[in-house]
Amino acid sequence: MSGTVLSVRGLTRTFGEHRVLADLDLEVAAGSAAVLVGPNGAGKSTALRCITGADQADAGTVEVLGERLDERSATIRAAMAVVMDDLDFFPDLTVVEHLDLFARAHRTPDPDAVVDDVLDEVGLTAQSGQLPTSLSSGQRRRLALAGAFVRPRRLLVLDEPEQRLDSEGLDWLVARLQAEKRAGLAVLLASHSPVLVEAVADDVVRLARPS
Ligand SMILES: Nc1ncnc2c1ncn2[C@@H]1O[C@H](COP(=O)(O)OP(=O)(O)OP(=O)(O)O)[C@@H](O)[C@H]1O
Repeated sequence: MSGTVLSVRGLTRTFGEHRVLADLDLEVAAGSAAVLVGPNGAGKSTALRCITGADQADAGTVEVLGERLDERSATIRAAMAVVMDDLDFFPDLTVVEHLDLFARAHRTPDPDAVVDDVLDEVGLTAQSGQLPTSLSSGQRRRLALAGAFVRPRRLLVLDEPEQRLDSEGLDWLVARLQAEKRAGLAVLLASHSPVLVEAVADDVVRLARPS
């Protein structure tokens, strides 16, 4: 596929006797989105963890921008913005300090302006001085997602990004992901939201619960 950003071939992951992923293939091109769907336990998060290097597949290959996955690769770390389910925040950094840290660590041009814009977009401007523990669960989700949008990226990987968002938050997420595609990003999601899948997926990858 021309413009391929992510290429996954034959990804297989077994836990004990359970083969959770069997020969998963997928490709995501610049400007398009693939969405993993399937019931609880089908292996969506496992697939995303293997694709982002947080877990090691038993077999298969993952290439990002033509380079074999290696979390030490500066090119891959610069390209891949990942938000998984676990929301780890530094307990003593405020909302704005978290975003500032991500933006500066990833060398975002004009980080102050980008952080202000993203805070406004996710509706956390009024909470910018709060610590993560004092946020609501939906606000923490918004902060986690904001972390991906304050840094340069070519591939966005999000695990059930709709979790805990209210309906206005879901509308924002749909619009944001459509804008990401228009900007030429490749997007890979796992999702249980029919609205999100319908609005953003170019390719729907169905995983079945292992028998
Ligand atoms: N480290 C692990 N050790 C053993 N089993 C695991 C491990 N990680 C995942 N599994 C199992 O793999 C299966 C797939 O889990 P996974 O979290 O990938 O599902 P999912 O499709 O993301 O589900 P959900 O929709 O509930 O988020 C489950 O049966 C889970 O118990």
